[in-house]
Amino acid sequence: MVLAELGSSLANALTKINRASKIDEKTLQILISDIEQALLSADVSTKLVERLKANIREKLRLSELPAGVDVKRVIEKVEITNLLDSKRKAYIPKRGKTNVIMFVGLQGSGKTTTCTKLGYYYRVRGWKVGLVCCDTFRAGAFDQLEQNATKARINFYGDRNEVDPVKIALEGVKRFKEKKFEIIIVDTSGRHKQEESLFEEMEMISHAVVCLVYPLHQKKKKPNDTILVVDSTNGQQLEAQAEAFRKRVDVASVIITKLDGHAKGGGALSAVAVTQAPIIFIGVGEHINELQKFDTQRFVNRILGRGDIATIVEELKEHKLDDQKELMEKIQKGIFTLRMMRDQFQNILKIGSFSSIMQMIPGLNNLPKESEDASQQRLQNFLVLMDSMTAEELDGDIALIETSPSRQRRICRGAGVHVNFIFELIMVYKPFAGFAKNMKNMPFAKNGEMPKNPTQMANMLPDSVLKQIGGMSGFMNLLKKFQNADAESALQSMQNVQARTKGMQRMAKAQRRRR
Ligand SMILES: Nc1nc2c(ncn2[C@@H]2O[C@H](COP(=O)(O)OP(=O)(O)OP(=O)(O)O)[C@@H](O)[C@H]2O)c(=O)[nH]1
Repeated sequence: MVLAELGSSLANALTKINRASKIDEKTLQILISDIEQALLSADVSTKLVERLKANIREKLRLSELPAGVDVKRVIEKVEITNLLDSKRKAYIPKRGKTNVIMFVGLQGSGKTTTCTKLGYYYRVRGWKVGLVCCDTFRAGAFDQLEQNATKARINFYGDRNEVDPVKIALEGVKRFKEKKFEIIIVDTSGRHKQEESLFEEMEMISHAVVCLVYPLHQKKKKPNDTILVVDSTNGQQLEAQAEAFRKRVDVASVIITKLDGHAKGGGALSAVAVTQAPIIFIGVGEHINELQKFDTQRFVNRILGRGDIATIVEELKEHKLDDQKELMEKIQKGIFTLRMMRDQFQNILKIGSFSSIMQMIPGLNNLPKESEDASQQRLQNFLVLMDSMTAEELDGDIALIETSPSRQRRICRGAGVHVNFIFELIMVYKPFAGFAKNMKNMPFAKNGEMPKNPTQMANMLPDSVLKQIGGMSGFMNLLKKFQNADAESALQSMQNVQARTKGMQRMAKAQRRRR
């Protein structure tokens, strides 16, 4: 995601403060112009950048600043978070009630795809979801939504022969409401540009839906949530588009799509600032599960390279992957089979794409795009390979495959991949299996937690990793920081270790070259 690049430019600008021995007018000026540069090159609108600069100046009047104020924190916490934060709270659907969510946006912004993604998001969390296709403008919209809905196992309503979107909205919402559906998503038409007829149609659908949802005496004039879908690749134009929608419908939330591509993303942020509506999700791919919940503070952490462990933990919980008792019990007995590895890889893909998980892990979120894609592809190749194995191979000793070229050929033929992949898979599998073997005989707490004895934990790490951490004393230090919940400082130590290792590698390379 290119927003990550914006994050690293901002983070670079901010680290200059760390290096500066004292913050004076000159340092502050350099910092502000670095931030301005980073934002403008990410397509954030000039108006917004000017506002941000003025705010920083206002908050950081150096002559009036009390001693001990952390300038970096002020900029990070207040200004960068403010850039993304809206004054309005996101709508939270209510269980057991009818929640009507209407989608609006320009043609091709990703509305239809996102309707299904959002429906799927709620369905897998146990909500009763219905999709209504009111897009009578684009010929293929009905089929697209119907196919997507079928794939996602979501109920769908549309009428191929009806040309009036308002009638479809009325009928669809009425039917789903009668059947006590909790989330009713209404997809509306998009146009090439903001046209009067599009806005009139949107308003009419909105009113029609409202008549059904609310009793007559209530004077509500809008669906529960009206989501504006904006395509991050539209850059600077997004601000004007968002403004046009805001004037005509009550945009209550925003979803930014296609943040997985080469979009600079800053334009989308500017659009959000115009609507003053919160970003609730971001689209990070074409697949149904490639929709991520958006939380401003976590996102700021992520773009500034600090990772977002909280989201991973939440995702694990939501997919009920946090309680893997059976897996832990087997590992404690020293068992780790290819089937277990396959299940874990599938779990990774359940949470999202490999790259989206990487984005959330501190230290790994600035990996170059190519290596993320390559890792995702590798993971998928491994899954196909394991899918073409027999139960005996999945549950038995790896030697069964390792010592049999005919098995290796059969598996790779079945998976349609080059035979080299099976060796790669074995190489990936062996350290996991070795790790499980080391875990055997470890005294565990009753609930299957990690060993309590730090020496035993350190012994489970490969020598090279332990060395990088700074040996046993470095490991103890790190552990202490984690125990004190000082994750940020622990992370800093790990990053220092990484930097030191890189430095040592560079020196060794230079020495080799000199020799
Ligand atoms: N890479 C990527 N592609 C996306 C994302 N969201 C949607 N798309 C793609 O964007 C294209 C347009 O998406 P649609 O959902 O058809 O757009 P729409 O806004 O409904 O278009 P209209 O129905 O014509 O108004 C499709 O090829 C989608 O697969 C995303 O988050 N990432």
